[in-house]
Amino acid sequence: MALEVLVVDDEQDIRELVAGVLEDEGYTTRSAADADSALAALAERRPSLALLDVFLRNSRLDGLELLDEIKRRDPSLPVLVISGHGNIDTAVAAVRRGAADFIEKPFQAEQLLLLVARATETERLRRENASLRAQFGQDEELTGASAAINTVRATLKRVAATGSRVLVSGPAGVGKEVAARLLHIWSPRASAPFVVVSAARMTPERVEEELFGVEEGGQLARPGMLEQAHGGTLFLDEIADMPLTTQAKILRVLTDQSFTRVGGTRTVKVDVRVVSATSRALQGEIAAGRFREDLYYRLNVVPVHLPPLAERREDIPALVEHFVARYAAERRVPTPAVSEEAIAALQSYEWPGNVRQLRNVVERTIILAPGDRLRVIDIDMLPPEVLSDQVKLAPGEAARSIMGTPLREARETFEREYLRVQIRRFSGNISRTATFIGMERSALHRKLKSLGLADNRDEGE
Ligand SMILES: Nc1ncnc2c1ncn2[C@@H]1O[C@H](COP(=O)(O)OP(=O)(O)OP(=O)(O)O)[C@@H](O)[C@H]1O
Repeated sequence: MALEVLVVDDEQDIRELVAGVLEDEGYTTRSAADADSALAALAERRPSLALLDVFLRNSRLDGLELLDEIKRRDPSLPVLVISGHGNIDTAVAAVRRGAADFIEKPFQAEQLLLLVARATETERLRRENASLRAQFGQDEELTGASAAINTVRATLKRVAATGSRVLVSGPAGVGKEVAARLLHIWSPRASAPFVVVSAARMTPERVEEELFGVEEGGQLARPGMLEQAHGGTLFLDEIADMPLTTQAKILRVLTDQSFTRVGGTRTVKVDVRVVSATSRALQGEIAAGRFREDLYYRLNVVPVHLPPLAERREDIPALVEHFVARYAAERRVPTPAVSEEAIAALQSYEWPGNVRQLRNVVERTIILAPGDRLRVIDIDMLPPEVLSDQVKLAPGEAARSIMGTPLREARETFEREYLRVQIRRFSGNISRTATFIGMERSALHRKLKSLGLADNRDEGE
């Protein structure tokens, strides 16, 4: 998909010249002669770059004002500014106000192409990354820069080459498998297979057949995952769910790299690195007699802990950006920006399902977003489950006191409080509040009036 440049200039000659130069180089272009048509073009579809002349005749806004407006609507859209000769002050002001760079008239085609390539570099890389990731269908990176994630990444890098066994702990959906995969990729075993076996939701017999394979009549009927992982890494997920008998067999694999298949007598030798994961505290399982202590020490040579997402909220913006880019690429739409309000809401949610839940929320939001609104993901596009916590975060005094009042009064108090919070969330905009809470705008007006909330509220302020 070509990168698109929106060219905004009041002079037709310049528009055509610039568009010609860019199109020869493989960009697609659209042009606008004034600020309002530029804003309309941006609303229609997000380009990869806007190129603005600072001096716009017959336009409601001049170039710098238009720059401010674009940055207000879409802070991450790169903007390049064209300034008149000797107008260096304006150009510098533009950069200070968020332009990526400026170019002075008259300019050479090469100069323009260089600046455009530089300003669209991030977008180009993001697309490449996203499409690569979509192609391989999995994330092979541990997104995030919190202290916890940095420590995990550093530990994985350090032990990848050594072949030491690693036990990854942390609740469901926190990225344990991602960590194990990285360890494999960074290890000398990277070109051999990475094989996953999860003991969760499998009967004890099934687990053993999966792991060790099956022999019938002295013949190999089905190879197990251990054999398939030969030379590579075996990831044992939810190790605490392994039955005790299986644990004894795994211990043997760890001590002398051999096992027998289900229904078989022959000893099979393998060379695998075992990485295991658990969402439960194994010490407790050992104390309860459900987990072998000797196996625990064999598996837990290097412990790696991934804390719940709610304990490293600073990773949320990067994760959101990562998933937005990925799902936008999958849906073949330009990567939308995410409003600060939406990021703040995502950061204040508890995420009981951790990164997996966040991934699903982003995916759902992008799938459900009407195409023309995909330019920016805003707070009202997030699923209610994420937003309901916000309300909990700010319960008014009134909401706490309803228990001692008759139902009718309690309901009114609740409605008043609920609507107050919702309206504040949408900065007083009644239409957006109504859409979000699933009411007709006029009905919401009547409701607010009956609750005495309508008096000094200004429509859409
Ligand atoms: N730091 C991260 N960066 C990028 N993607 C991540 C990160 N952490 C988790 N994910 C993604 O979240 C999803 C869940 O991660 P993963 O399967 O590794 O979790 P898990 O801890 O192994 O969960 P479970 O124990 O439920 O299997 C995956 O799609 C994974 O790609």
